[in-house]
Amino acid sequence: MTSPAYKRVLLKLSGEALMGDDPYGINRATIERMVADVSEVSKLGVELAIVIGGGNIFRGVAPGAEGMDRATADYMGMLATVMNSLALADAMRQAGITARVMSAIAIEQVVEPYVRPKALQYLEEGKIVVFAAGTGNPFFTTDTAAALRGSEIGAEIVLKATKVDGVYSADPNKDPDATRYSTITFDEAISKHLQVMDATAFALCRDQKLPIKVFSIVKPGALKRVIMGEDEGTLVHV
Ligand SMILES: Nc1ncnc2c1ncn2[C@@H]1O[C@H](COP(=O)(O)OP(=O)(O)O)[C@@H](O)[C@H]1O
Ligand SMILES: O=c1ccn([C@@H]2O[C@H](COP(=O)(O)OP(=O)(O)O)[C@@H](O)[C@H]2O)c(=O)[nH]1
Repeated sequence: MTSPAYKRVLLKLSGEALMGDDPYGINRATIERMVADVSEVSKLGVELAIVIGGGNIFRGVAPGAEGMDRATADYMGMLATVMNSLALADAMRQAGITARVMSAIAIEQVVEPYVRPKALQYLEEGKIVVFAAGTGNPFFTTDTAAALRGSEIGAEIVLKATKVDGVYSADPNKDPDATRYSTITFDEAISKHLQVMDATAFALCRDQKLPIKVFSIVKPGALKRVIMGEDEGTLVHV
């Protein structure tokens, strides 16, 4: 049997993908499927930390936030990621997986605060750590939180599980002629303004020499193939 390509990874799960086919919120079948994928790779002995988005509940830059103070809207977005993190951890508990949620903003009656050594301890114990509330700062995204926490915990790679199956030459949801890269450098992704991830996240990963794999969250078995080092999605590298 071949072994996983990585020992420790940071998995970024799209908040928006949690909606499934619903207009907003958390779709039960979708979250259960995500948990089944996570469970499969966790059983391979891979240490997993997860950052989950909040776009299914609230997006700071959304029309609904129009007229709102940006920082206030962003704090609402961060609270949305806390809700998703709690839902994810609970779904994992029901599936028999031990998960710990750690929040970047103080909300101690609900979840424990993010403390780096504690997170490292959980990972070493084989627990899945869910990082909630993004970076804890407005004007950032959960992609940047994934880059930041991935760097902090010494992950070998950031796995961005999203609605598209890789990085394209243009947004594939808008341009039918867009073509997918199998690999691309950070500098190219940044200079071409490819919007699949924000430039702050790309730049942080580039500086830390932390590769990113962008792959589909809806494609069955994709996470496992990525973990096994198989050809799946797009690798963004230095
Ligand atoms: N060059 C590109 N390659 C791939 N996807 C792109 C590109 N440009 C824009 N996108 C869009 O970026 C989206 C993923 O980014 P984002 O909205 O941050 O999703 P997530 O919810 O996973 O954080 C894709 O669904 C796609 O429509
Ligand atoms: O460090 C962070 C992370 C998130 N957010 C806010 O939380 C929202 C939800 O996160 P994101 O859009 O990254 O989630 P996803 O795209 O995965 O659904 C963002 O729009 C921001 O408003 C923030 O302000 N700081």
